[in-house]
This record gives sequence, C-alpha cells and structure tokens, in this order.
Amino acid sequence: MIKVAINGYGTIGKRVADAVAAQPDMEVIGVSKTSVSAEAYIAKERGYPLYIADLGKKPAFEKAGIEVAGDVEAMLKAADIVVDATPGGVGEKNRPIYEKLGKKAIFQGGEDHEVAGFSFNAHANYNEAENHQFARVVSCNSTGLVRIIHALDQAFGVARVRAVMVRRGADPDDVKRGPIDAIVLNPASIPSHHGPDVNTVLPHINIVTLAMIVPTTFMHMHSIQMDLKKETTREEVLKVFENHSRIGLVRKTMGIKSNAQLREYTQDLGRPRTDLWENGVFEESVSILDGKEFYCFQAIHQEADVVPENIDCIRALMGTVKDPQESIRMTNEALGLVAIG
Ligand SMILES: NC(=O)C1=CN([C@@H]2O[C@H](COP(=O)(O)OP(=O)(O)OC[C@H]3O[C@@H](n4cnc5c(N)ncnc54)[C@H](OP(=O)(O)O)[C@@H]3O)[C@@H](O)[C@H]2O)C=CC1
Ligand SMILES: O=C(OP(=O)(O)O)[C@H](O)COP(=O)(O)O
Repeated sequence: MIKVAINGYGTIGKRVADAVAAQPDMEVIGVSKTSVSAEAYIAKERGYPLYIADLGKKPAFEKAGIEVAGDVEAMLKAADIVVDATPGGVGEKNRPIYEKLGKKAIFQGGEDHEVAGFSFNAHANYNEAENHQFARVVSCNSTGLVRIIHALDQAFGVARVRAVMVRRGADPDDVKRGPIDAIVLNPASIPSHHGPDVNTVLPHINIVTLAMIVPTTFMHMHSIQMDLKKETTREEVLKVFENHSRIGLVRKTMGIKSNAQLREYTQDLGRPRTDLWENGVFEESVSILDGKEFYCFQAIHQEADVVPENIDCIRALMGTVKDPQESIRMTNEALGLVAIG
C-alpha cells in the first residue's frame, strides 16, 4: 500500500483524501490543517489522522474535541508521498521540508511549474513522471484543456488552439471572494496563464488563451477553437470523446445548457459532493467547419477534475503501475468515474 499524506485538507485536499482512501493500492496516513473549522470535523468523521502545521494550536483543536496526531513533519515522516494541497504559494514554501525528508511530493496548479519542475496530466505524460521527486498537477482549467487538446492531437493533430475561459468567481464556500456583480477580465492582458500552463505538459501546442471571471461558484465554461492538421468530421470527433474515459458528453437530449443544470445532473447522479471529474463537452456545440476547424463549449468543475489526476500522479511518481491506461482504469473504477454521456 502506498502511504499518502495530504498536506492541506481544503477544497482539493479533502477530495484527494477520499479518492486515495477509495484506491485498492493506497492509504491515507494523515491530513493537515492550520485551524479549527468544519473540515477538521470531517477529517475526524472520516477517520483520517489530523496533523497541524503549528503544534502551538493543539489546545484549540483539543478544546473543539478534535484529536491532533502530531505536527506536519511527523505526518510527512510516516508517508511515502505527499499531496500538497495548501493554498497557492504555500507549496513552494513547503518544498524544502520535502527535500530535507527525501519525500516525493505532488503540488497543485496554484504553484508555478518551476516549484516541481515537472507538470503532469495522466493521459498526456504519465510515463515521464518516473524518477521525478516532484510533480505538479496543472490547474483545473489547464487540466481540462490538456485533456481535450491531447485527445484531438492524438487523433488528428492540432495545428493551433484559441480558447476563452469563463471562470467561476469563487468556490461555493469561499464567502470572501467575488465578483458579485461584474465580469472581470482576469487577466485583461493576453494570454492568460492557461496557454503557457498547457505548454508545460504539451510543449509543441500553439495555443493562446483569454480569461475572465464571473459571479458563479460551480464550474468554469470554456469556448474552444482548434485548427486540426487532418480533415475530419463531427462524428469522428464525437467518437474520440466517447472513447475517452475523462471526457464526458453533455448530450443534446439532456437539455442541459448551463453549469447550473449540469451540477444538478451530477447531484442527481449521486456523485460525491456533486463532483464532475471529467470534462463536460456540450455535444450540441461540437462543430467541424471546412473539415479542419473544430469548435466546442466545455464545462470544467474546478473542485473536481484535478482529483483523479492527483491519484494517477501518485502511481506515476511511485513507479508502481507502469501503464498509464491501467492506472487511469484503476482510479476511475475506484472513484466510480464513468464519463457522462
Ligand atoms: N479550488 C479550486 O478550484 C482549485 C484549486 N487548485 C489549487 O489547489 C491548491 C489548493 O487550493 P484549495 O483546495 O482551493 O485551497 P483551500 O484554501 O480550500 O485549502 C487549503 C488547505 O490547506 C490548509 N493549509 C494552509 N496552510 C497550510 C500549511 N502551512 N500547512 C498545512 N496545511 C495548510 C488549509 O487549512 P486551514 O483552513 O486550517 O488553514 C486548508 O485546509 C492551490 O494550489 C489551488 O490553486 C487547483 C484546481 C482547482
Ligand atoms: O485552478 C484553478 O483555476 P485556473 O485554472 O484558472 O488557475 C482553480 O479554479 C483555482 O483558481 P483560483 O486561483 O481562482 O482560486
């Protein structure tokens, strides 16, 4: 069993912890937080040993009825590998302790590529991970882009990509963030970080991205255009998506035309926390013009799509499963991830 520590038990960390616990070849040896909050009670309820960054805060946890297993360093010592899901920028500060203890670590998209020196996506570069001590799972939007670009690149070749990201303003529990009533260019300059981020995994792709944030909390929406190298048809493109285990199709007949309806659907499916782990490509939007121009809209659940990627990244860094498709199959099966559509 691979012993996994989750440093940072928040939006991403709590999902990764449950996904690790569901795998046949992994166990959660601990999760960490800095402060007493609702998620500390969830860790207790799940039976995950809780470690804290500053042992000086132990009395506050104990007063709240939450047992503290030790400090973060103790958690790391007990682990084979750590998934660092602390807020963006904290991972970089944590890197020296992983180096000191000689632990493999996976960072998230809030860190720069250079923090790990290797950026990961299971379908695109799983086999490049072995022998790395560190990897970074690219951000949620970048993960969604890499999946669809790589799939079409494998099938038809991709000459160039132009994409616009309409990004959720905040996560559902993030009461301090906005916007409440604005469409904010984020950034106003071009490109947004997503194109260069895609290039950390797929360096040969010609891509320019634009991004803005809007007052929603669940899911980003992408408007994507790609020029393909080979002529194809809409039907062939749909087949590529149907055969991809992490690209789902929002079928026209479902009548879903928004992130809100898609979230209702994942909720009705009984997905844990309503998570859409796969890309949600809107079937109706999939278009091929003049044989080589591809268009689509896709929804990306920011809290969820990086979760299975973290699980595959654990196996890839540990070198325990050599075949990417086998790891992806194991991860999906344990999560119950059967792509929609
Ligand atoms: N949320 C999203 O949509 C996505 C986020 N990401 C990336 O994932 C990473 C995590 O983001 P997210 O889950 O949203 O962040 P959250 O703020 O939801 O969670 C961060 C967690 O880290 C804990 N923490 C903070 N500082 C430390 C520390 N020094 N040591 C140990 N634990 C600490 C926090 O505990 P406490 O609350 O007790 O302080 C909290 O549990 C970021 O890099 C982000 O960019 C990637 C894809 C999507
Ligand atoms: O990784 C994400 O977005 P991104 O792909 O736009 O960087 C997550 O939605 C977190 O983004 P945030 O920095 O707006 O919290």
